Amino acid sequence: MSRIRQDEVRQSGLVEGIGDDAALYGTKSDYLEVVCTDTMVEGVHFLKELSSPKEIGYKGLAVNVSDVAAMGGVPKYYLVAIAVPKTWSEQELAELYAGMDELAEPLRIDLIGGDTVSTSDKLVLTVTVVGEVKKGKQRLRKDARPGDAVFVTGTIGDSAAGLQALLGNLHPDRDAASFLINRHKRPVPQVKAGQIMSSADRVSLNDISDGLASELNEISESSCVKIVIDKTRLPMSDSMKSLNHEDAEKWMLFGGEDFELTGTVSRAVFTDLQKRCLAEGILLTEIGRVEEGPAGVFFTEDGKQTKLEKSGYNHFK
Ligand SMILES: Nc1ncnc2c1ncn2[C@@H]1O[C@H](COP(=O)(O)OP(=O)(O)O)[C@@H](O)[C@H]1O
Ligand SMILES: Cc1ncc(C[n+]2csc(CCOP(=O)(O)OP(=O)(O)O)c2C)c(N)n1
Ligand SMILES: [Mg+2]
Ligand SMILES: [Mg+2]
Ligand SMILES: [Mg+2]
Repeated sequence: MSRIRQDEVRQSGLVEGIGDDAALYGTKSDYLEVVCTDTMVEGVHFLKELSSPKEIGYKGLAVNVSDVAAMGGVPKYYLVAIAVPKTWSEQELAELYAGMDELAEPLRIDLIGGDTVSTSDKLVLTVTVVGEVKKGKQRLRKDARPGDAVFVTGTIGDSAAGLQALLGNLHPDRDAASFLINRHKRPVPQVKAGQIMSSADRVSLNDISDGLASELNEISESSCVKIVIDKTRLPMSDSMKSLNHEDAEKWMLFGGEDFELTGTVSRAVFTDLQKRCLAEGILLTEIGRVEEGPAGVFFTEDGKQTKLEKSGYNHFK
């Protein structure tokens, strides 16, 4: 435990961190607590041969911080429950925690607890993140309204292409390979963009873990609105463009693990949010519009609308 314990306290609200039966922290009355948990499983979310312990740790925390960002929240604390195969060395485990701290340190997030058990087979890493959002500023999937612009941050599809490069199914040039694989292994959770979205009166928001099509369908269903996107406007990275690959569109729509944010906001506010994102070096692209229901996501092609199915990553297929 002494190896895992941070040597500094980052959050002033922390009362007891690692060391007792449970952690204690104080809360502010004008804020809501944001809590989420996501698990990464060896063989499902990563392969031990292709990712270092540091990369596995980093991503395990990043995917959770991404969910807090997608609520408009700021992450503050995290807990780590880990089942470690006997083949893992203590050094590798320490590196996994160092990977998490690479993200936690600059974001000033404190590790406040967790659980460690051994397992005979695959590594399972469950991270829980606690954050806060000012009351009324939470960003929900159910807040899309007809007339809204649909947006996405950054570029999409890179992670899926990076995974294919990692698996040896794709052979980009060296620069593109390193960019795409990095996007897969080290997604940057969009906390700053989430904060900018949180400053507006109303924004619907979701992070992209299962794929843009899946996340937009969630917004559409939660808000009971129709979403129509323009596939030609989907933001593509230069590396993805350089591949000129026939699967690029599939990766952008259904690949997942982009950990960018997608959502909707009134047209009147979109341009201001876009400017504020740009000032922070964040690309914000309008990719479609919201219309009156029934729910469903569509794209226009050759003048007609086609349904964009919810297909994306599915753990049970
Ligand atoms: N096994 C579970 N038990 C309880 N709630 C769950 C379980 N799995 C998922 N959820 C909840 O279902 C919702 C959607 O989960 P998920 O699709 O994993 O979200 P995300 O893609 O944002 O990580 C969340 O509110 C999550 O907390
Ligand atoms: C070895 C390997 N195969 C496939 C994938 C792709 N993949 C695994 S899980 C996933 C979807 C996101 O994971 P999930 O647990 O559904 O995240 P959540 O929606 O809960 O945030 C994707 C695209 C991968 N990352 N690694
Ligand atoms: Mg989840
Ligand atoms: Mg999410
Ligand atoms: Mg998630």
